[in-house]
Amino acid sequence: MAAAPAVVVLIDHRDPRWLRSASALLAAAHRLARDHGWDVHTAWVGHDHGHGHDHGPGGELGAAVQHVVDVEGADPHLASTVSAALEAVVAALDATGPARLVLLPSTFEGREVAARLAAATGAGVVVGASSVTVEEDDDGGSGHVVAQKSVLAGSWHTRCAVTSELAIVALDTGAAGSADGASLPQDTPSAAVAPVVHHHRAPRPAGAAVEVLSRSPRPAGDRPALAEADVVVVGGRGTGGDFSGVEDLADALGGAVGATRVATDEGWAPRALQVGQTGVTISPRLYVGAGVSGAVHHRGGMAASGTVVAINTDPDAPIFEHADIAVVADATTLLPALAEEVRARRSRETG
Ligand SMILES: Cc1cc2nc3c(=O)[nH]c(=O)nc-3n(C[C@H](O)[C@H](O)[C@H](O)COP(=O)(O)OP(=O)(O)OC[C@H]3O[C@@H](n4cnc5c(N)ncnc54)[C@H](O)[C@@H]3O)c2cc1C
Repeated sequence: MAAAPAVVVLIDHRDPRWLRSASALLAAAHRLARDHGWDVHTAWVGHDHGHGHDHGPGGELGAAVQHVVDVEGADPHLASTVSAALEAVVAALDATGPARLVLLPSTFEGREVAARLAAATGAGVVVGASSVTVEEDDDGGSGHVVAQKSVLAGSWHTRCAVTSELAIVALDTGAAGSADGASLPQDTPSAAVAPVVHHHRAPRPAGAAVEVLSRSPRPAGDRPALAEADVVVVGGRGTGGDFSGVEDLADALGGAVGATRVATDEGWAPRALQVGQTGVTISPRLYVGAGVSGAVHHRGGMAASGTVVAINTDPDAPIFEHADIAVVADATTLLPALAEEVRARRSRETG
């Protein structure tokens, strides 16, 4: 009997820990599996350190098959390595049930992997997608993958139908709202541990030419990662370059700090904290924008936020049109006062 079509989920990891993005990808894959009878396959690039041949590094992820790909001698986190590894998985699946969809996170690296894989396989590719579905064909065929994504700084929502047999979709896992950390999506089927298929692949010349000498993780500090935080306090030009109030309120709320492009261009905040079309996409439960005008390029990265609080001296600031709570005030004085109030309430609550 022919195997079911496969959706291959890249399990992004810092061995041996898989990253939170995998949770949102798995949720999307399991939905497709449930609705269309596809099989979920996981792909883990790198050594199978200590996981054992029977269990595999993604044993708990509810997959039908786990693929572990060792690209000999190449760093498992380079885009050239990951794309070569996924190519090996897709090629192996061609001989059984075809791979119909490869899902990866729409990070900077994920987009590069998606583009390389598409070039190598001739597949259609969509990056920055907010969701993915399969639509049935009128002629009773096996359907085609449709990805939704917003374009032009969030002003248009589009449906991108992939017409090739294989689709590669880089999903915006921040927008997908995986708020539970690196935990499994709720609808993960409790399958028996999936069989592990090991692949060995020679690196591409470009990958083999790169030797990673060392890695220096960015100091994490106590704040949550911007893309994954439940609360984000964003500072804009209206802070006048003093981010201490933004940081103070973020810390009081246990949230992350974000910035507009003006603020990062000015060097008031690191580029990695830029929220928007050319920065990070966020979907916190609470967004606080301080001295932020709400330009369309900024909104493109925070439109999926839950409650939006805007603090601006200008009562006609565009961000107020998108805010649940609009506060006409000077952010430089209001932010420290808010932080103090939050701390006072917390300490009263905890007694
Ligand atoms: C191709 C392209 C991509 C872009 N990508 C991004 C992106 O990814 N992210 C992004 O953010 N921008 C991006 N931009 C820039 C974007 O268009 C805006 O210029 C930018 O978001 C504005 O930043 P801002 O709100 O900090 O500054 P401004 O628009 O200058 O707004 C400052 C606001 O602060 C208010 N204010 C002043 N003083 C105070 C005070 N004391 N207290 C409270 N409020 C005060 C003002 O009333 C004003 O509303 C992009 C632009 C282009 C062309």
